[in-house]
Amino acid sequence: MGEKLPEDLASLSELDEKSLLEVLTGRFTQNLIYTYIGDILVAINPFKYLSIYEKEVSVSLKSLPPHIFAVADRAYQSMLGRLATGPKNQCIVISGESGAGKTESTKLLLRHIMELCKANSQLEQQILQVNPLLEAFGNAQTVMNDNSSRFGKYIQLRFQNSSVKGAKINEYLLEKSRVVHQDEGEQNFHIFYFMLAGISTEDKEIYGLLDPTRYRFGKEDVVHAWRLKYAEVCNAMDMVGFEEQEKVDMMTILAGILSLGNIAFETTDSDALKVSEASRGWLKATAGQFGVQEEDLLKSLTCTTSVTRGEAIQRLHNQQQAEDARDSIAKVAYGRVFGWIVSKINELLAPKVDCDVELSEIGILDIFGFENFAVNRFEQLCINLANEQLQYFFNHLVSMENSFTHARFVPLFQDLFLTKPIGILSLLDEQSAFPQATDRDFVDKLNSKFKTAPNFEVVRNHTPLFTIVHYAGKVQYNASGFLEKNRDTIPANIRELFINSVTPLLSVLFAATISRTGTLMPRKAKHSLAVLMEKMFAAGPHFVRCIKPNRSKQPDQLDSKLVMDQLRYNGLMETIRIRRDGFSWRPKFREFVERSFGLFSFSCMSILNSTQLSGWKCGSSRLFFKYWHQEELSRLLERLGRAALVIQKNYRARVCRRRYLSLLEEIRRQRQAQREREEREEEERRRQQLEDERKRRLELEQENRRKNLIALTLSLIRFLFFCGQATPFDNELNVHLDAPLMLQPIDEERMKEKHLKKTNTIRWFKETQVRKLTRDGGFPCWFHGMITRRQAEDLLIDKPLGCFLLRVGQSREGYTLTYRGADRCRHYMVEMQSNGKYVILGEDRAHSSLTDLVQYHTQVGIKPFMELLALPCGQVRPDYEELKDFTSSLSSAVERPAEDQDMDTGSHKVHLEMQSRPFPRLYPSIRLAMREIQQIQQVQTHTHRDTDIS
Ligand SMILES: Nc1ncnc2c1ncn2[C@@H]1O[C@H](COP(=O)(O)OP(=O)(O)OP(=O)(O)O)[C@@H](O)[C@H]1O
Repeated sequence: MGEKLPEDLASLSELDEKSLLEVLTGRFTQNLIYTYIGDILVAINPFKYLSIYEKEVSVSLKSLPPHIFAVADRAYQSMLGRLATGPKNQCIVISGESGAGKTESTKLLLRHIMELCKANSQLEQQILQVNPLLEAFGNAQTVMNDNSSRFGKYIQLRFQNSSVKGAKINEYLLEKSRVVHQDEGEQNFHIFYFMLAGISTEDKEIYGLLDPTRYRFGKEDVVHAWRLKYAEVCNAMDMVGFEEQEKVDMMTILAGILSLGNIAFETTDSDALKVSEASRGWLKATAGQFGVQEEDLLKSLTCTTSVTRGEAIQRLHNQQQAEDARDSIAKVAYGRVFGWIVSKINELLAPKVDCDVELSEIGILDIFGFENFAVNRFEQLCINLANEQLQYFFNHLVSMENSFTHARFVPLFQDLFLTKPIGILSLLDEQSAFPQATDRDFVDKLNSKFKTAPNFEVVRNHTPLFTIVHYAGKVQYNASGFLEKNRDTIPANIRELFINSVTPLLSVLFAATISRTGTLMPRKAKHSLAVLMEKMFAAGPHFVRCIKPNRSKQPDQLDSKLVMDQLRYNGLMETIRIRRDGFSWRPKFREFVERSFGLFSFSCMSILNSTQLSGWKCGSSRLFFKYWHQEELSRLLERLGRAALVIQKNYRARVCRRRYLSLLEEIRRQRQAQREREEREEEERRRQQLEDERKRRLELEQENRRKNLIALTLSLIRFLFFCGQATPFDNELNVHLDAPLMLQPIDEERMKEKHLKKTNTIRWFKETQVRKLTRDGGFPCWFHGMITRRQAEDLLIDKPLGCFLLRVGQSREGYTLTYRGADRCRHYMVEMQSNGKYVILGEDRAHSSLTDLVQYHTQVGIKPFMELLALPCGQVRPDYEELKDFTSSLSSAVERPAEDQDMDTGSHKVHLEMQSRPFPRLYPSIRLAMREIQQIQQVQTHTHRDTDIS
């Protein structure tokens, strides 16, 4: 057992850099990666598995030790008004440098909040699936982090009372340049590798993709794990609700971006530029994949058209300009696809509640930390500006605690950056509006306007450089490319090219102005940051400061200097300074007296009396008289003045601390009350279960008594079968019979409503499901139509463990899986999503068909009991015997004994899928282009071989 170190650094008697580092290091070595500094959670990345996130552990977090789940818990309870304040929106700000653990913290927060509001709806699973999706498209391997987010995000979870109703994501500053250029040791966005590794041979052909090594934008050896990741991404898209055609269009655009990167240019004898012979096939393929005309694409690569006085003037590109145009199309297309994914997620996860219902919110902000590289460009300026804003927000909150320090935290940067018309960003906008202005002009303007500003330093150099003194330190920026990046405009001819695409996804994406969630221009960044700040100021804040312990991503290693730097960049040292000015020194009372007053204890007593800090008695007035000399009197008075100040501060500290402790106590009390409430609810649930069981047994007995009556009804069933259309629903006629047989008075209205629901469900099944479910002209043996829950249980009662059947819900458009568990039968709801996919409620896997779902769960257990579907329950009841005579559609399923039937489908299924699957819009052109590429490649290989031989 290690030494017991404080969980909250705010409780330390001395809070300075040294003690902070000592405690954090000590805790880290004991695998205690979380520590509080007051309300801030400091999280040191362990770079190894820790069991602290396991379900059992999270449930047992009774005394609120520092933990990311405790932050989630506090935000959730505060939102509901269960803690000291009334209900209020909450926001959790996560910051830290690349690789410090922000994304992991965000995931853990989301997971725990979803756990807390468990309403057992599919929405929670959908929200959790957003992360793998965003990571695939927005993350990449960098030298700092193998899974680095190349964008910032603000996730808003929307709640009605305690249950989640929807989610919204805002994304900031996607690093689009990564699509066309990656530095040494870095990669393109994950999705390119996942796609190339995981896609089937058939799909490769359909999208027009070749081996990864063939692409300039994504050269990399395939890693096995990427295959699984691709399946994960496809599943996440299915779970969130993307349509098949949308997925195909999106994958085709990605394939187009890869093909585009392989287009090379050659000069000709005339001024014109042409696409190299070897890459003509790639031009064709790109045009097919983007759904545009080859000539139009070529034109937008090789020349610019501008309109002057109503006349269109074409300017031919040189090689460099053509390559720039190619790269800019790739960046723009990728940025738009990413923006589209985010807005699609937002559309699918939008709360489906009446607009007059007021929703509460928890926002989670995961944004890049402060950056200071050898060369800092436009992107770093935007990121650091965002961090300045956040730091301002943070300081504002801390200084509100200490009202007397507030005035000192007026944001100097606000004047420097945001003032109109002479803030840095306004000047940038102004210069960007002049086509002839250069980056040098911009820096000259800055130098003349801000040379005397305290947060700006002029740099005398040929390169356009300038320095900003940020809260976290000085950063020198290289302004090369600032104006171009700030303009971030899409040339008119490229926009037109895509608007005319036959792929609706592209034409819609380019016809729209940049959406609020689209990749943001700096102007937008300012605007969206301002909106974000407004939201955050209005919400209850929580801070998580992530710290990277070492650069080599190793467990159990902590580099003190690195940690210290981050504490500074994270603004923690600033926080400590604010606290120190306010009430950082929190000595025990005795210690306080001994340290501050020592020999002047008598005088102190009078001060203490005046500040009404009772309960302390003067130690020795004798000592006071001993030192009572005239010359010492002035020194004494001076020291007394200082002492009085310390007392004042300490008094404030004690008041704040008391408030803090009482809040903590309140949290504990509320937690305890909540636990008790939960226990009572659990007790009630158990009682209800027992009652249900008792009722069920009673009903079973009644059922047995009625068995002879059922026989009489068989003739009626037969009659009805003749009248109706034969589907497995016909077996639900038993349900109609139940009502009179139960001999219970049932309200007529309810009966009508029930009947209506049932009729609708039957219509839904006949119109949308029959074709999907039949195979070889029949239904799978595990499918039992619309039987009741009780009938399903009766069928399974004497069956072995793992036996199962699927049935149609009585009152909703969906299925139920009934399973013979060890102790009793279990019923799992199977949801039908709007995109036609099937999901067992609470599972994180979507399936294209029920057959796939069954097949999958023969291998993977169903949560929470991890039960495997072992044996299909065949249709052997007499009513099915009847069906056999009258319905040809069911014959094959009924004739084969259940055990003989395999649960899957084989080649038949593949054939059916091929028939119904969506294709890229210009699939034939893509196919031709790929053939051409392969032919050219063969010719090149032969030529090489011939040259080698000769
Ligand atoms: N709590 C944790 N437990 C175990 N490992 C962790 C934890 N947090 C982070 N890691 C490890 O550190 C890696 C980097 O973390 P993460 O991707 O969350 O960093 P980040 O701050 O989001 O970086 P970036 O800004 O580059 O996106 C993760 O891939 C994981 O391996």
